[in-house]
Amino acid sequence: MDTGDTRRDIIAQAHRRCADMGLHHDGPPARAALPEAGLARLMERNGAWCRLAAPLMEALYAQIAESRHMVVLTDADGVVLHALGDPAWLGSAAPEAMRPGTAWSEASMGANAIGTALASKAPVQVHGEEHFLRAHRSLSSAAAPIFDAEGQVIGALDVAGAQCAGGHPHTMALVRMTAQEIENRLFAQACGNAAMVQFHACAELVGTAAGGCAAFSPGGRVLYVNRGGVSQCGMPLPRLRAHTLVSLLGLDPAALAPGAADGPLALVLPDGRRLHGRVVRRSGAWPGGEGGQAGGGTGGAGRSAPAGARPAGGLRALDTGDRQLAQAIAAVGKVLGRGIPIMILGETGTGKEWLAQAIHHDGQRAAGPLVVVNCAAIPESLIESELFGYEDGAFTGARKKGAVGRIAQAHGGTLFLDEIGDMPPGLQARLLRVLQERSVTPLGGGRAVPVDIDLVCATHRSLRGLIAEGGFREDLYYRLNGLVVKLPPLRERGDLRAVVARVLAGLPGGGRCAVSDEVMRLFESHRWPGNLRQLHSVLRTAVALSGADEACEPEISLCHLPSDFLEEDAPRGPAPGPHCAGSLETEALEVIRRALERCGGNVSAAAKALGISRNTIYRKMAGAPALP
Ligand SMILES: Nc1ncnc2c1ncn2[C@@H]1O[C@H](COP(=O)(O)OP(=O)(O)OP(=O)(O)O)[C@@H](O)[C@H]1O
Repeated sequence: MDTGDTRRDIIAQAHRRCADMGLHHDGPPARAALPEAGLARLMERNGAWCRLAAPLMEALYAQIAESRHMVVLTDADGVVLHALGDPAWLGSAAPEAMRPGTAWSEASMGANAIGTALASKAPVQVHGEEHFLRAHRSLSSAAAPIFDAEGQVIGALDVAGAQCAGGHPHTMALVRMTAQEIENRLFAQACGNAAMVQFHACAELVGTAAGGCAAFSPGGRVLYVNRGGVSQCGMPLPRLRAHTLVSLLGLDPAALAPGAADGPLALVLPDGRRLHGRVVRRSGAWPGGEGGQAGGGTGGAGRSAPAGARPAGGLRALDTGDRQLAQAIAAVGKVLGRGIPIMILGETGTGKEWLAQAIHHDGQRAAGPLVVVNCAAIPESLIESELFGYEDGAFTGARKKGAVGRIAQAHGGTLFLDEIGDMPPGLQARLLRVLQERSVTPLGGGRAVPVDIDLVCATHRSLRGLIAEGGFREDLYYRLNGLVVKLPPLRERGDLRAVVARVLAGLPGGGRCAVSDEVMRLFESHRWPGNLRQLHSVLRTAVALSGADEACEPEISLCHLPSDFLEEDAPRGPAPGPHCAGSLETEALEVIRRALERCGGNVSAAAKALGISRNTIYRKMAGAPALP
């Protein structure tokens, strides 16, 4: 049975369930959202994992926003917890229906991607006419269930748009991958400090988001196995849990002990199949993920800054020779300790959070906490209680002892409000009151708690533009922008070489790497939409691909750069730059040509060596002059 047949089967079964429940195609959708108290209970029950999922939803949304699709997270009953995007994109079908508290179960809405993915426990895409209720037949959605570390469905992730929006062909894959990443983070959180073994039949896939991972007790008993692991091992979780490290993977528990060798492992399953693996001992460690941070229960949305992620030293350490940056750093240095709020502006990835950490490091309250709150990453329904805290019994379902808000947690230290432009207008007035009165009153009333904090805010949005549109309070704006500094985008910085050297020095094995002239020229002409974060990620991949573990000094050349980076500017042509020796497209073609030469013209081998698809090679070569 192909996947199309499977999908049609899942939808046919869903229609049968709806008919059995007595639903009619012309029936009205049950769109009544939960009342406020019910919503508060719902968020209390699901808040922890919802916060963990929120940054991943943001990342997914960033990839598809241009196609006018919403990203929606629901609980196990299909009740919307958090939604990103403009409900108007859903057209007439459901302008109100993605509000938190609205149920998308099959019982409420008939067969639809969310309800059907939850009922069938499988990812599914539902287009137009495939919806049970006629009212939804202008929609097109893809949803995947989300399983916790115990293998229980706890919710669904959905991407929804109007049928006419056309949907991206890879939407289902993106939803599945994001759901898997959420599961991996939940898994890392559940595993805590337990030693883990990552494994896969294919050595290259060990430690990737698609790979298997199992957590073991110190004695070698299986504690948890992620979904990738369940599928690699070919047996259900309850059976896996009856195993030990020896009986499942043929490995002695001594391999988990601190100090045991870290090299690649040859594993053997009970049925004799062989797997590649490696032991991971750090808590919450998940390659490409941030499980460790997520473990704090506040996800990427709000946390005390992790020591390991701090820039080395304070403000001076950030100055690598760019004039605009040096001016910003000097200005910040002058206002430190004077109680002046600092507003950092800059594109994504320009180092706003690193600057905030350096400000805290050099500030008078450095001995106190640095509390980071990403206003864009906290679901709107949680942001008020997250920031201000709540009293014992503030709302039905609230935790017995109440909770201290992030503002109060920053007392004696620095509060960094990232993406302040995304703070809901209703909360801006409360924040303004806190700043004026220097005290915070938790939800549910009670005593105002004095707060003594340094305040740093950041945004990549134009707050003046937001004020003009009525999305940001002008009085709050003037409270926050005591000193405004703008971080330059990487493409405008005059110290790229120094920055590359700095980033390399901070990467394992990177300090020994040189960068070829060719690569440096490409870097200098690149647009860098992801700025320092993108440079960091490109160099991390390049260091790994250049074989930095080997004895000789590796040089990063074009063939070590990730394919998506090489492709990024190619279709649009080169960004004009003083050192641009030829178009990026030409450089990318040159890399492909050399790889093809090395591989004797074998396209599959060249694609594998470059880490790009064969189609990309065919597409690029189709537009290129003939090979000599
Ligand atoms: N001064 C620096 N030198 C080297 N790398 C840096 C520097 N500043 C930031 N980075 C790298 O860029 C990444 C992103 O930095 P940071 O989170 O501070 O950016 P940001 O502007 O706050 O991003 P966003 O707007 O997306 O929140 C960091 O994790 C780090 O890898």
